[in-house]
Amino acid sequence: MSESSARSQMSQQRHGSTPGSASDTRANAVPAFPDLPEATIARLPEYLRALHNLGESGADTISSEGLAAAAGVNSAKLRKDLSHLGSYGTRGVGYDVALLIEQIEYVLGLDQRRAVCLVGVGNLGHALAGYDGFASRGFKIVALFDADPAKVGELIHGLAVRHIDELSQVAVEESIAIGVIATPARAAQAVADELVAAGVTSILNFAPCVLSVPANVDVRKVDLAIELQILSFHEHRKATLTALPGGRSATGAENQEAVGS
Ligand SMILES: NC(=O)c1ccc[n+]([C@@H]2O[C@H](COP(=O)([O-])OP(=O)(O)OC[C@H]3O[C@@H](n4cnc5c(N)ncnc54)[C@H](O)[C@@H]3O)[C@@H](O)[C@H]2O)c1
Repeated sequence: MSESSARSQMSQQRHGSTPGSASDTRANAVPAFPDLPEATIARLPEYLRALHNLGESGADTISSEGLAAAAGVNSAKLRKDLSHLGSYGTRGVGYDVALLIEQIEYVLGLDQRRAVCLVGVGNLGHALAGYDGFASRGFKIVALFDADPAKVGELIHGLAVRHIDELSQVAVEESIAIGVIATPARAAQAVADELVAAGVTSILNFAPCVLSVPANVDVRKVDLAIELQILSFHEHRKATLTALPGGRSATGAENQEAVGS
């Protein structure tokens, strides 16, 4: 698809003349890109961040190699990912930065601001509640909850902590789409159940445990300890390879693959 027809398709989708537009009801809405691979979805935010940086530095177009380097992935993988969006760039020119930002934001649903609540306002919750990066990327924390009566009423960046018992009422009032769990692991499943009962269908879980949720609920887990364990594996592997006769070490190509996979 050419850049101009991609632009026209996006315009049609936004103005409601194709399935998946804002005028569709939830029941008959068809996702714009139903077959997008999960690995591609996971890389789109990386491309978006790189594109915003390029746009801010004044670039109007970018080659696939340039964008791949800025996003830290390999360029063949990037071209394949973007082809799923119908974006192929223009030979000799590259990708239109502004258009590609618009396309990726559309696919990720970032053209709507999504209300987020945070449950568990301890050490981690305080840091997350104060993180400016959510708002600048289209997410607004609209409510903070905790079970500790001593924390209820505390003001964090202008938002008062509410008791967890208010969750179901506030979730409806604020149209909360995403719940962030930052409670101890022992409380996380009960909190997830309360979020689900309140109609929240996306959960970001920081607690180190596996959550059981209905099929229509998406859960993403963030665990820095797991990331450190993966890095520990690579350290172990490098040390083992270096100790082998001939002292082979990990190559740049292997490292690139690890980042872009
Ligand atoms: N994912 C990561 O990389 C990462 C990093 C640090 C901590 N953590 C995890 O994040 C969680 C929070 O860590 P922390 O250091 O902030 O702990 P913390 O003890 O300082 O804070 C936890 C908060 O949750 C509240 N809470 C407990 N039960 C609750 C419930 N049922 N409903 C609502 N609130 C409840 C507590 O009152 C407290 O304010 C832990 O599970 C920890 O293991 C994850």
